[in-house]
This record gives sequence, C-alpha cells and structure tokens, in this order.
Amino acid sequence: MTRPKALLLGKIDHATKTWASLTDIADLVTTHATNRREFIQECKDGKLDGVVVAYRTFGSFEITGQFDAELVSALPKSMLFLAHCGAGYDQVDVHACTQRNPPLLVSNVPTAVDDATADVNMFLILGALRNFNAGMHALRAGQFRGQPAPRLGHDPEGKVLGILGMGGIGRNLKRKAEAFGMKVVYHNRRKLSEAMAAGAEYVGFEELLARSDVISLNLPLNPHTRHIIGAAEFAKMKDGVVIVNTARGAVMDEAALVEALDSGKVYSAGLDVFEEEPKVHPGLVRNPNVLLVPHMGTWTVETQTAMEEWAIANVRQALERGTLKSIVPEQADL
Ligand SMILES: O=CC(=O)O
Repeated sequence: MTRPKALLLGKIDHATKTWASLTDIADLVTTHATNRREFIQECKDGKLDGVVVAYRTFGSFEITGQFDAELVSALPKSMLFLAHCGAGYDQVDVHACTQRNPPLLVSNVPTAVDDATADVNMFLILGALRNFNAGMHALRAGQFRGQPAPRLGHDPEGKVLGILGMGGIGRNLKRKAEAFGMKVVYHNRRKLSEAMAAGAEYVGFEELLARSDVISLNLPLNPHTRHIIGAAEFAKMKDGVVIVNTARGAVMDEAALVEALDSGKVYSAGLDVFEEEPKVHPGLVRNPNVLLVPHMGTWTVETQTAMEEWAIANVRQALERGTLKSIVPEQADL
C-alpha cells in the first residue's frame, strides 16, 4: 500500500523531532517552489500527488501567497487537510476550502498563543498609556528624556478597557488588565456565559467605542471585521482614547488611525500588527505617540514550540484518524 504524504510549507524551528516522528505513518515532503507560480506548477505537474495533509506557517505566504480559490483548486485531489501553525488564519480562504470537492479541512492553533499575545497586548497598553516610546527614542538619540520631555502619561488604574473580541486572547488580557486596576468591558457578536465573561461587562459595539479609555482589538480578520474601526468609529470614541492592536492590522483602517492620532483624537497607540506587513504606514513611524512592535505577539521559545507541537498534532490526527484536533469554527459542522 502506498504511504500517505505530509507536506511542509514553511519551516519548523522547534518541534523538529515531533515532525520527524511522523515518518512512522507518512512520507514527509517539502516544496521546491520559491514562489506562487512555481508552487502551482509543481501541483499541476503532479509532484505533490499523494499529499494528504499540509502543515503551513504564516511565513509560507512568501512562497504560496494567499490560500485562495485559485491555489486551492490547483492542490492535489489527495489533499484533504491543511494544518495552519497560527491562531489567525486570514491567509486561508476557508470558504474556498469548504467549496472545493472534496473539501479541504483547515485547522488553526488556538489557546497556545493566548498568554504570549496577551502579554504583548498588556505591554502595548502600558507603553502607550505612559508614552514610553517618546522617552526611549530620545534616550537612544542621546537626549535622555528629550526636549521637550514626553507628555505625562496616564495610569491604567481605574481606566475602562474595552476589549473588542473576547476570545482566548481577550479573556487572558482581561485577567492581566484587572491586575493593573482596569475595568473591563467587552463586545463580541455573542455574549459570553457568566463563567467565560468572569465579571467583564458585555456592551454593544457603539457603547464600547463611547465608554472605553483604552480600546484593544482582539478579533480575527475576516470579511466581516475588515476595517471595523475606521474614521466613523474614531469619531464615536472619547477624546484622548488609547488604541491597541495585536490582532491583524486590517481590522482597523490604518490611514484613519494616522489621522485620528494627528488630530489628537487618539492620545496614543500600541501596535503589533499592520495592514500591509512588513510595510508600516509612514504616519505611524513618524509619530512618537505610537509604540510599534513588528508582529512579535507569539515570539517566544515556549509559545513557538507549543504552536508547532499543536499544529503537528493536527497533522498526526489527520493521518491517523482522518479528523483534525482543532478545526476552524467555520467548518465545525462539516
Ligand atoms: O499572529 C499570530 C497568530 O495568528 O498566531
């Protein structure tokens, strides 16, 4: 009987032994393509025939581009599963995967990312509230605090933190923010159970915009959430609001954020994600009131290892049982 193949798209840096251990049930293959055109050609030439499951990283976008309808239709018919190593899977058009015949089932990596991402989230909240970017920048330029010194910051204690998207990261952030004395309100499409909300107040979207001193974006990027925060939403916020984003850049209209910062409507911002990574809007780079981190939410040895292990567990389950350990919610009923 021919052995199934598991395809690696991107690199595994930590869980290399776990990946190698899959050889007990599958042949492990990689792509030789260096760009999307070559990858599609490789598929069309039948070079990846027999691949049942692919593991992909965020960085493999450089080779394949978006996992969209065109790409999905070129994949070998044998391929039934796609294990994405990351929480956010906006690089994968799940609808196109579901529509394909046979459907391509997709998994992501929830929970393993929560702690590290919420830590960066809290760092950005504190740094943006306290104007640390301006002071740190002046120090490195040899001016200590700079002339003039940065504006006085604000304490988190007693401030309202509005969490837009109270999933795993949002709930983890809530616990951390409460330790700093913040009061948490949240908005989701659906209200959480009392146990899940753990005391956070559920509010409507508009109320969250109007009541929050700090707004944290923690929702996935998809066609419904693209630019959910834009000029009209900034207008509804408190003067001097602080905005923090560790989700995906495109949930916010970056140009509108630049304008809201320039006008003083937004006091400061802390960003880990950007609309067109690795490009960053020049209006953000030049603004000392913006604390910028280059998408390092999960950038720790522990979390990267846990994420790789989790994604490989999906690959193993796909090969052994024909199911996924953490199928994306859009396909939960398939
Ligand atoms: O951005 C990181 C992730 O989606 O896991």
